[in-house]
Amino acid sequence: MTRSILPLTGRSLRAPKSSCVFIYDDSKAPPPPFSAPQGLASGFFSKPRDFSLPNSSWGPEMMRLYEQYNSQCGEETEGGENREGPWKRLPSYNRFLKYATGGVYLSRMIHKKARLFTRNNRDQGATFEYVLFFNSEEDKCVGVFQAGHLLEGPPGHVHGGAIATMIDTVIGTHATIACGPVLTANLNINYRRPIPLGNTVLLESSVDKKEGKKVFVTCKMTSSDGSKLHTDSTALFVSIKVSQLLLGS
Ligand SMILES: CCCCCCCC(=O)SCCNC(=O)CCNC(=O)[C@H](O)C(C)(C)COP(=O)(O)OP(=O)(O)OC[C@H]1O[C@@H](n2cnc3c(N)ncnc32)[C@H](O)[C@@H]1OP(=O)(O)O
Repeated sequence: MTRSILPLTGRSLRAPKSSCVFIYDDSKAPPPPFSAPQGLASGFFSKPRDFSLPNSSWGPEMMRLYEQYNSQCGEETEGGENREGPWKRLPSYNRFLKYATGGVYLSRMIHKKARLFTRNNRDQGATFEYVLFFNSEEDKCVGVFQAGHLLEGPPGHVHGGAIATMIDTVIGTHATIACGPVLTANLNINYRRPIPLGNTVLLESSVDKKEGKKVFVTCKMTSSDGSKLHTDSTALFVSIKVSQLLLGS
């Protein structure tokens, strides 16, 4: 079962070969403060952009890995049947609060200009380009990241903080799927080999154990062909109540 940082229900956004971690159900959202005539609503409320889909900045290695996992994802056939596949692509939005049930109103009240750190740059390819896939049978999460030129740390190479962000994104998503809303309590990273800017890397995470509120996750980051190890890391996530987070307690 997929779970989210907010209490979400219902059908997922339609996208090819995908399933949602953060599910948006407009049919269960509170009514808008005004009534739009039938048929006009879709014109007023544009569909959110799913950043996990390919764009023109994705290089050949990014596309190759995307195709590799996406071709193993379940999908709805043209006949309307669901074809099973071991992997699911996880859609990604620049403010998931907005796309949760009722979240559109909360998103206006809580820092309405806030945007997800990894999805806040309109210049495609400049920062984080990525897509995550989840395999529920094997309980594995993978992230395919292409590191843009604005992530520079050492000349020509990716900043260590940006690398930590990539890891936190993959393992944070994995921990959320495993346990519901969580926060990173501890993240240990061994940086083994620098990542040249523009390169595509592959991150693979696994949940090691769950102990009460705690979930322990490990993650390995390699070059796109798996031949070079860039980082290995371990992390602890702790379950939280979303209400505490939203109320700031
Ligand atoms: C879709 C994109 C996904 C991206 C995911 C991104 C995730 C993030 O970046 S989250 C942001 C960064 N993290 C934070 O800001 C967290 C800040 N810290 C906190 O809010 C709290 O300290 C928090 C929630 C981690 C733990 O607080 P609390 O819920 O009170 O837990 P608490 O009861 O003290 O501890 C629970 C258990 O965890 C252990 N624990 C807590 N923190 C740590 C730690 N840093 N190291 C080791 N153990 C710890 C405790 O010892 C305790 O263990 P036990 O149950 O065995 O006694």
